[in-house]
Amino acid sequence: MPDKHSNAPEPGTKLGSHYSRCFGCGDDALGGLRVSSTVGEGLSVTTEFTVTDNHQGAPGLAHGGLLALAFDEALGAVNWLIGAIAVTGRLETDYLMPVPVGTTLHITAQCDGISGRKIYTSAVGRLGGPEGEAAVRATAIFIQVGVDHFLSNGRLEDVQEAMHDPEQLRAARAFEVNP
Ligand SMILES: CCCCCCCC(=O)SCCNC(=O)CCNC(=O)[C@H](O)C(C)(C)COP(=O)(O)OP(=O)(O)OC[C@H]1O[C@@H](n2cnc3c(N)ncnc32)[C@H](O)[C@@H]1OP(=O)(O)O
Repeated sequence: MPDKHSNAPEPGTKLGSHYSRCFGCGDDALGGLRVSSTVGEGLSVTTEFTVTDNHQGAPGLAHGGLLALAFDEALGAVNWLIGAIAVTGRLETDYLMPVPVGTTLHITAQCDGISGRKIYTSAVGRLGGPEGEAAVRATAIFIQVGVDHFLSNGRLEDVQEAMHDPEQLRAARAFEVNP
């Protein structure tokens, strides 16, 4: 298990968006999920995702791909606690119960260990509250990368826009997980 980073936020801290145009957590992404994560105990975060009319895959039910996105966000947020810049290499989801429109998925995500550049994470999403029945489980392997991963692979205009963001902190965060 890795150590928690010395500058990691305290439990209870809301992490906010790492990039305003991120489809998972950004406020400027049209139709995006806009989930936010809160630091939990140890190397864990909690994330809530409320399924709306716009998230349907079948009548009245959440689309599985969007649920996977919510888990990608929650699991990715764990990397902040260890101060790692990382991208999703592998994401596996187990859908245990249908998730209806209007319900909130209470996700708890944690770090399970590190091996070289690989960060192993897992999460469970519960319905009806943080102690409710498990509806979705997920595991992911994040791969640690350098900032050059984003600078050399991202579309130039978006990279430049983020680099020139007057809110320097926000611009730096944009490169921490997903451009
Ligand atoms: C709060 C914010 C939440 C945000 C969450 C959103 C995060 C995202 O969506 S990120 C975007 C989606 N992901 C991507 O675009 C990644 C695309 N892939 C890549 O760029 C590359 O394949 C990359 C960087 C992952 C790996 O390439 P590279 O740097 O050459 O690594 P490489 O040397 O092949 O592998 C390093 C290690 O990782 C392992 N690895 C690489 N890819 C994978 C994979 N897909 N699955 C499992 N393990 C992998 C390798 O086996 C190797 O392990 P070991 O060191 O034990 O031999």
